[in-house]
Amino acid sequence: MGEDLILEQKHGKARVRVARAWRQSGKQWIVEWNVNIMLYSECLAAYTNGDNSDIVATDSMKNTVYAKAKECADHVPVEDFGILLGKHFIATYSQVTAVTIKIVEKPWERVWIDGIPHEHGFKLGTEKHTVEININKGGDVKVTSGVEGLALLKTTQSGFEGFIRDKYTMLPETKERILATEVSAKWRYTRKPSCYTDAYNAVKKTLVDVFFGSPHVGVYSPSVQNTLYFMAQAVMHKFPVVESIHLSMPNLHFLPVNISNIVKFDHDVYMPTDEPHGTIEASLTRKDFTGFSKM
Ligand SMILES: O=c1[nH]c(=O)c2[nH]c(=O)[nH]c2[nH]1
Repeated sequence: MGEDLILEQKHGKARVRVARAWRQSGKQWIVEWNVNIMLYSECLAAYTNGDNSDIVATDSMKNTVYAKAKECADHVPVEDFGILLGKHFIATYSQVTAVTIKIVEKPWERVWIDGIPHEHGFKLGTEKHTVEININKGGDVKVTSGVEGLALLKTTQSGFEGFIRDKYTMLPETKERILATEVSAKWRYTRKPSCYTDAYNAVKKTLVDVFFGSPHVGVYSPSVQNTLYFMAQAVMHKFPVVESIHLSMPNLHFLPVNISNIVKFDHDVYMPTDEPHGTIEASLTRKDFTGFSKM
């Protein structure tokens, strides 16, 4: 380039919203996706010389999302759609060396009326299913699924004791508190599970089950850190198809309310607050972690 500078670049289209419905007699489905595409491609001349001849227009990327959604004849898991889309860009454009596709699925859930699943009725749920697909020129695919906004709370079986005490420490030790969080999790697959949607639901169920423990007894949490670790460990033990998991669990505080002569706290009245909140994150990865696989 005639200059002692290294240029690194990527371009893509963000927030492409698409909904895809599938209709069969007796049952209909819908998904709504927010798609982010990022292409790593050999198009340096566009930056240095204003030569666009190697550019895939981001408008074409957007249209590709709709075209590929149309091509999906059957109800398709969001992971498979991301792989399909990513592989298209790698296969179609020689300039493209790697692709990252990120998709957030809106939680439309089938409604049940009087115990019967509705054929064409859906309501919006809470937590969102996310995916990130990375594909390189050799066709290696990395699939990372996740859940965002999984809000969990338990009214007991949580405490926090034994932490460092110094001149800045005011927090009392406790064996009894409310534990509330909004789990964000991402886990990477070593290979394709038999069904991505089933795997997503099973991992999510494991996270929830370990957070709460059994319905009558529960399980004691000595810290968010310990609970997070057991949640991640359970996923790694139960799902050999998962090669790493990352969990982020803010500690959303329920502060005891004590107002002299008016309210004496007896594990009953709290001030809920998420500002500020604790941020606790960790990941678990298998030692023989490889990164990419053919999917
Ligand atoms: O579970 C917790 N982990 C912490 O690190 C922490 N810090 C804090 O003030 N409260 C808590 N609770």
